[in-house]
Amino acid sequence: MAPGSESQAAATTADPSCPPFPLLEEEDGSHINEQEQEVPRGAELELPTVDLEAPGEALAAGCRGLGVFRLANHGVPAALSASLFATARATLAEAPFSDKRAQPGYFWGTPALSLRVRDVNWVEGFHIALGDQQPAPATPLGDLLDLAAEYGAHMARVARTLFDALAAPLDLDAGQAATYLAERDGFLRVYRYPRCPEPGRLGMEAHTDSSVLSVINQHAVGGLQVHHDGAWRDVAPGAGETGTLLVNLGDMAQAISGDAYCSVRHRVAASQAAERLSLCYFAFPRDDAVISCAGGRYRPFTYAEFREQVQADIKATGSKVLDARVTNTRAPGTEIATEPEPEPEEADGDPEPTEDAEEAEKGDPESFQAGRRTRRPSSRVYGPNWVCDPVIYKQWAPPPEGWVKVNVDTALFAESKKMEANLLFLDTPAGVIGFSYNPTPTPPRISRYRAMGEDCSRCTAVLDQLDCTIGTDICT
Ligand SMILES: O=C(O)CCC(=O)C(=O)O
Ligand SMILES: [Fe+2]
Repeated sequence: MAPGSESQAAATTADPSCPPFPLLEEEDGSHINEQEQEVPRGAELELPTVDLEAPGEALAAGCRGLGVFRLANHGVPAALSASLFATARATLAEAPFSDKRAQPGYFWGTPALSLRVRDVNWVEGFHIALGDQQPAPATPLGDLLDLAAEYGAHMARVARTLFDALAAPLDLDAGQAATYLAERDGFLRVYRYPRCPEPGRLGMEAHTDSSVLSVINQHAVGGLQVHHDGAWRDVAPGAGETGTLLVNLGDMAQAISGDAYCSVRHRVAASQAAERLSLCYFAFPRDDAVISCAGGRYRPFTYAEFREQVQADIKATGSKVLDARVTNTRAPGTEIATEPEPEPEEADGDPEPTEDAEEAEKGDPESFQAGRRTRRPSSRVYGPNWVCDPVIYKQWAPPPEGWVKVNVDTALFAESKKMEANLLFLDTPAGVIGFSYNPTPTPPRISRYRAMGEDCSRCTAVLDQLDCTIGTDICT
């Protein structure tokens, strides 16, 4: 794809409610579909159903094997879900994009759009922080916020009941466990996945949630897929407003449980035929919660630290890349080499990321500044989804003035038996100037590069000097 061709290919649609999603069009007019890559698709996945009033064995099965289950007997009034979906439709599907974009909490696409990358989530929505609800204005958005507050109270109840049940067998320290779920400070995302003219596009790219647990209410239209046994499997919606909810375990549940529980990798397929609405609630630990577990392969870390790392990754790459980095997983007693780490230099006037991690991941692309990353990528990367031998590593040092450093990193995916290779181009003072990117594991090849800002010529120059047979293209 020629640099800048995304903007020429921006989606043109007669529907004024639809955000200007770019199409993935090649120069010759054909459409590419890199997001699908070579991960096989399996049949619809059968999920265990957990009864919230008697979780029992089904909960253990859902948490340990899959990281996702259906939830019955949840006590969320059907009429409340129905009103919330109806109001979501009115505020998202029946309002022009130009009005929506001015509303607080509105987002669309992926923040990485400002980096002009190809893959853009085909989704829009409202992000509602449940912990700091202000009096709602007398507008359609105000109605949405009022309903979200009522729905959020149910979600907090559901999350607390589930957490207590799933924490019981873990033998957690009582003081620590009390910090592991701040259910009232969770947030709700009201999503609309508009109909998408391009086959195979993703409404939301593959990821794991950073939460302890997430509760998804899919409207009648499906689209959620989970990665299981090396394949993407469809998850059928519950029976609309009256049916079951879906619960995903997130990274924090996996870390808290010392990997006994599974943070499920999932994504949302966009549909050509029907638009989709979903209500997603996310519950996190308290910021000061220290996540640690006896004999676990993670060093103790606070949730705030984890969130900061996710934010830094998103700032650097446009998406959560915990699972595409070397994890800093250390066995107890393993020493880190003591070479002093230079203080990161910050470029003038370029603020630290302040967005909430999940907010940043899916926030308004236009609220993110294109340009070079100015923070050194932190060596404190945690990845509950990574199986990684304990490593002794040297802390990273920036290249000398005038040099570009290329970090090479490969990852092996135990489940799918695939490999991913990534390059990261860095200059002094430790700014990321470009990186390779594979949204899903592929056989060893680097399929494309992103350059930060307009400076992709520097990555090209470096690649020209490397005998880089696996690189194929560079795009801004
Ligand atoms: O819309 C959905 O069903 C899932 C959304 C999701 O996975 C997320 O927001 O993390
Ligand atoms: Fe998710």
